[in-house]
Amino acid sequence: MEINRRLLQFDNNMAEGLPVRSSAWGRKSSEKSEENERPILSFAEIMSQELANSLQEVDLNEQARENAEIERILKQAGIDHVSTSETSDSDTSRDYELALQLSEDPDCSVDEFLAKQMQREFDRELELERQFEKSKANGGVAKAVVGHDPYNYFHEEEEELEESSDDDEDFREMATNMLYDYQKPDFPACGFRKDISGNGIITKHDKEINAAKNCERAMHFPLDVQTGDVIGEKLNNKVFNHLKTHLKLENKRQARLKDKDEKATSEANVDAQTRLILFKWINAQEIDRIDGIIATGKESAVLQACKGLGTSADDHFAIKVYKMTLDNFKNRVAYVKDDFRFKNPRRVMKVWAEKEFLNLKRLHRAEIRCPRPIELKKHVLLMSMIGDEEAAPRLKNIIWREEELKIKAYDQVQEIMSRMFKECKLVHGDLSEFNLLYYHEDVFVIDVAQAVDISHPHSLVFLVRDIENVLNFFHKIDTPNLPTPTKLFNDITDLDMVEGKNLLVQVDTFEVENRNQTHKHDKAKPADAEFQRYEEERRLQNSSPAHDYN
Ligand SMILES: Nc1ncnc2c1ncn2[C@@H]1O[C@H](COP(=O)(O)OP(=O)(O)OP(=O)(O)O)[C@@H](O)[C@H]1O
Repeated sequence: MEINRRLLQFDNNMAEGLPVRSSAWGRKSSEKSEENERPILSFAEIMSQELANSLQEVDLNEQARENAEIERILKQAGIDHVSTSETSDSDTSRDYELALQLSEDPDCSVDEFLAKQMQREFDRELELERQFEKSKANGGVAKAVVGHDPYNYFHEEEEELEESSDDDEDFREMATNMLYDYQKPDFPACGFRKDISGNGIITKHDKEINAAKNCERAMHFPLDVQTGDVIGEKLNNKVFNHLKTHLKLENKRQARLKDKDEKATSEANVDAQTRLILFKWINAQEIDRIDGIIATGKESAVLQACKGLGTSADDHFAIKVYKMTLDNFKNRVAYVKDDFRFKNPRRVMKVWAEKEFLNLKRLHRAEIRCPRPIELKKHVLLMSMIGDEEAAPRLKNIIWREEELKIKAYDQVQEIMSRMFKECKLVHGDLSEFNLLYYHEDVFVIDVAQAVDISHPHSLVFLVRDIENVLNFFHKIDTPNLPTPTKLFNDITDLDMVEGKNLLVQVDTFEVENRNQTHKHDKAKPADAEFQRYEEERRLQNSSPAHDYN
């Protein structure tokens, strides 16, 4: 009817030459929008729009009827229908089918439908709970999650929680600050104000005000300082200053502990500082890789390193990393007590490594069989490895089958001791089958960190001990034709100790009374003498005195 009426009016207007109304649906011509002014061009267009609308209306009616039917069936089954705004069309039709089955199945055996309903209910409740929690955390501002997939939502929530746990400490500190900022006593910046009781003025130095301010400051201490809640309390200046001093000392102590942790040498002795040195050598192509640990001793760990393919013996290196704790040096008192370099215990490790480096250089210059020193950085010493694929064994671990080999080995050890004394002016001080390596039927001396210059007041006593260790070992493995300790001592030192008397007593007496005149001064001031020789040695190495500080 409406269509016919409008069509009639359209035709009349056209016939009377009146302007055609801008809208076929009877909108007022006073509405001057562009759309309104656009004329409807054809009857067919109007008809098709009408048809589309009527079809849509039919669709909506059918949908409403279907929904009413589902509601009715669910009610019959005693189930409240949950809004399906978030479910897809296919879900709805599947639900519908299931609901139909359910209506025909009064025993409620359509498990899928029931499970789905229960899951939805559970999700909805969980979501509401999370929203509530979140709104509490955001200061009561709840976020609407309409149309939000609950699974995405939970995921976001979990991520947020993770982040927030990282920043937990910061957040708590900020919250505490905000809380106590609010509590600031209201005292003017000019430094004084009128007393409320009307008796003169109160300055900012007032005891009561200071005590309250101290509390406020104490609440600003870092969170790990357990001040407790002192809001509204009073702390006098003395107590507050005590607290502050304690805090400073504690901070310093913590920093020291952290420092110690970083420097402490682990079982494998590869702490952060050592790793850095090793990386530097790798970058400088001194070595290509670290192959493992050769041994861990009392005072160091020795690592095995390699360069290139490692096919020749020259491609293998030993890296001695000194332990950074001083505990292991207790038994080294005799070597270090008169040495100026050990007056500063922090330098001990570095000096010990440096001593080994310089002593190895002396031996190497004299072509005594020992590792070739290559580089020294702080407490880490790079030297050639005695051995090829594997480090050479110590004399102690050799199984001796031929007598000649034992004799040859002994002769080499005697030669090492003699040449160390005569050519290098050194006494090993810890020579034994543990510090002598055996490689291709040759003996090599290692571990010369504690070796002392013959100017050392006890160098001869150390030599006697070395001689006894060596002879004891070769006696143990039944080496024939071994000399007596006195004979060996005289051979090495060119002194004239008497056979049949206790060698150690003679040497001790000699050191006190008959020591070489040129060493008398050294003996009176051993630290100065050591320092002088140390400087000479460094000059020989062309090493700059600034080296220590770079
Ligand atoms: N240049 C090297 N080539 C091969 N092996 C080596 C080398 N230097 C050290 N080693 C091995 O590492 C072990 C420990 O070395 P060293 O004796 O120098 O360390 P240390 O800490 O003084 O040990 P100790 O507990 O014997 O005093 C040695 O017994 C030896 O087996």
